[in-house]
Amino acid sequence: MESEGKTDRQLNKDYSVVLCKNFSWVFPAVSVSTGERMKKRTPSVIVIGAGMAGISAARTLQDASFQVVVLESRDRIGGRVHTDYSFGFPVDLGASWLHGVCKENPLAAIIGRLGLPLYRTSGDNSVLYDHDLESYALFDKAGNQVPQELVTKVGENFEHILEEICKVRDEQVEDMSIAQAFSIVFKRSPELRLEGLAHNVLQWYLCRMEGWFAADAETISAKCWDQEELLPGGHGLMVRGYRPVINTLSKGLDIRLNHRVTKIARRYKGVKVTTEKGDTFVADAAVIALPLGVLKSGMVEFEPKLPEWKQEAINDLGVGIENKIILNFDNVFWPNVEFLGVVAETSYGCSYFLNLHKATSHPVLVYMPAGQLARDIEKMSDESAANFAFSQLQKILPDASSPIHYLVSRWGSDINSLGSYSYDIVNKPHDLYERLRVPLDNLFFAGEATSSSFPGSVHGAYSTGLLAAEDCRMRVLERYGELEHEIEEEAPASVPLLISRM
Ligand SMILES: Cc1cc2nc3c(=O)[nH]c(=O)nc-3n(C[C@H](O)[C@H](O)[C@H](O)COP(=O)(O)OP(=O)(O)OC[C@H]3O[C@@H](n4cnc5c(N)ncnc54)[C@H](O)[C@@H]3O)c2cc1C
Repeated sequence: MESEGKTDRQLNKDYSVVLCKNFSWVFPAVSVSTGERMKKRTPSVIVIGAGMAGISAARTLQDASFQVVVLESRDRIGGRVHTDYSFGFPVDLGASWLHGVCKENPLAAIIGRLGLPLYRTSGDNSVLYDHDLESYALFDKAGNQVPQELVTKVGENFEHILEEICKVRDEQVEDMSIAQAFSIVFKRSPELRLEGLAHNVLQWYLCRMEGWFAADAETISAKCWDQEELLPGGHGLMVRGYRPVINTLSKGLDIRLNHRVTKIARRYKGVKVTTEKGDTFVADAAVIALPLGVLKSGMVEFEPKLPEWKQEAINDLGVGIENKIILNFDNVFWPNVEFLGVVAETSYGCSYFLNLHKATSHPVLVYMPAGQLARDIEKMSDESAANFAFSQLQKILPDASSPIHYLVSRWGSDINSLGSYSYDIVNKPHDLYERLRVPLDNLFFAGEATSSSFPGSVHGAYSTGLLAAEDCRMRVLERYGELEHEIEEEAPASVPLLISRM
């Protein structure tokens, strides 16, 4: 391995010297012969990105006796897991649900061990609904509540349309968007097309589907939309936020905040990583746990360039946008349901609010725009965005009192994420996620977009971190000889997941 023009031998000789002047980190040398040194020295890894995937990879490798340093561009860890405490209680601006509340969920053991309560919003394992139907209250733009029987009936109609979409796509070789598939189904079965208020409710269902993928129906692949694997157990909200999970996993790791990586150079036996400020880090291998949006942007240079098949996977996977506008009120003045929604003529005009009061007892509503609407809202100032969300609420409840505080996320324009999570776009194969995960020599890829089973999820990101760490451990061992310690397996937690529902 070389660094700053030095060979391994030179590096070991003047180890104390190379720690100065921009050369921030290197594996420690030991005073034994070269042959023995290659066997006994501690393998080193640079993990890029301190989101769930990076932290899980770093944790695993450090526990396996690797020397690990994590480089993170932000001034905080967690990435798209971001619990804010400025209201005096935890609120998640990024992920907030555990999808698949069951012991098979790789995060269950940690959540259970920490005794973190979950509030189950749906017992159903649906890809589309993380809420049970009875927990919705929908309103039209004049503030009239939509009768619950109509909500249920249109929900059944929507399911029927989705079944027909599956038939249509199986007949066609070419892929199409969900929006196109809807049109074909309506032509074939005009009775599924609805009118008036029922049509608006149907648009609201479509709006929820778009929220799941953080993208508009015009871009979502009809062939791949349901390829995600579902874990059993339904969907549970992290009542105290996701942050404790990240904190626990990151304990004792060497994480360098404010270290934005700009270049990753792959060498015969090692990796050299350069940051925006010009610091250089050298190690045996690197785990790249950057968001797909960042890889797409080209802000990180690879030397040599990524092979075409890898670059294609980056280009051809979609990154959607979903945001959260969190409104904190003095008191609760809204109906005691988990979800409030406004129905409209188009899915773009529909909106929905998560009622956090149900799960946390705090007077908070979370407005969640996705796709084009989220993109448009990101162009507004925080104040205008909060006013926009409040104006949607006033359509339902004209006498609503103004929020006392608000928080606005901007995942689509943040250069540390450039999007909320990945999804399958039209005409691209689902195996792109796997392609993105395939290692290149001593570069290992992790992150939600490298998980074909659970893309766009925290547990998906966590699993890819574990996979990348294991690949890395095996590959580095092959090249550099035996490790000093074996990985210790952790006993599975016997603590049950705590669920409540009010
Ligand atoms: C609004 C929203 C709601 C969501 N809701 C849920 C949910 O309820 N349940 C669920 O399971 N999932 C949800 N998700 C998805 C989930 O948050 C992500 O899938 C997961 O957190 C991604 O983890 P990651 O480690 O792959 O990426 P990230 O968390 O994005 O981590 C990547 C890290 O890399 C850092 N980075 C970026 N550029 C650089 C650079 N150049 N150099 C160094 N570091 C860099 C970033 O700052 C970040 O810390 C949601 C996401 C969003 C945005």
